[in-house]
Amino acid sequence: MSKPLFIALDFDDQEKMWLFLNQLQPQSKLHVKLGMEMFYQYGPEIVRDLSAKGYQIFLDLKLHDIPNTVKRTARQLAALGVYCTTVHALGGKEMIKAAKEGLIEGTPEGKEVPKLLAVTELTSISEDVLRDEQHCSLSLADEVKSLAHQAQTAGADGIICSPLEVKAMKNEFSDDFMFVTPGIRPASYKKDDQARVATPSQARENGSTAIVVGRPITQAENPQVAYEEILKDWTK
Ligand SMILES: O=C(O)c1cc(=O)[nH]c(=O)n1[C@@H]1O[C@H](COP(=O)(O)O)[C@@H](O)[C@H]1O
Repeated sequence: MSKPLFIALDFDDQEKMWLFLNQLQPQSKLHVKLGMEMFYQYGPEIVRDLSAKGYQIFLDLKLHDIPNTVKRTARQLAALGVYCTTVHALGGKEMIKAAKEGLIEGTPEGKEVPKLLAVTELTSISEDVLRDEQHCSLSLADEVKSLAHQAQTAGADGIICSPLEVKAMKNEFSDDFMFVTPGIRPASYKKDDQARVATPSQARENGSTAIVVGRPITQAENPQVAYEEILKDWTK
């Protein structure tokens, strides 16, 4: 899959989600990210419905629990046939390894195992919060890099981080290790609750494998225009 743009479907009801999707006219297969807000309300059925309509799905449930629980949960998620899914890297190497095992075990024969992405430091976390609330003595860039290495060692296929951290660490990882980056904001768009943001073209220049974009598209006055502009900036 070449450089995807995942649209974060952060809606509070499924009617709104379908209305949004049905008004978009993508030139190729649309990549979407389904998160906790929709999954906790509609469950696996909404994943199956999106899948049946041909959307490429990033199921973002950010698992973070003891290894046994995460492995058993990952087994269930693997049966849904999504392209990728997430755990929190802070859950530790054993937990990430367990998630990977669960995904492999739960994938139906002949189907592709979902990619496992480890969320490093959320893009809403600033350098100050990392220091004052998480009491982490590393800089944000070093903490993200450290978590990325742990995730890779544990068998993750990639990480989630801000585009700002990718450039400095990319050459330490194999070419197929994925750097999936939310915190994407067109230059003129507000940051909202995001702390570490970059434009789509900055993400591309820094080496992101994929970007995740929510509100700048879903809340836009004209989502199709916003989608096209962001896609152009990302892929040009
Ligand atoms: O795992 C994620 O997708 C994620 C990780 C992270 O560090 N930051 C982050 O914003 N996200 C998700 O990416 C999306 C960003 O949405 P917008 O801020 O509206 O573009 C949301 O669905 C978040 O849940």
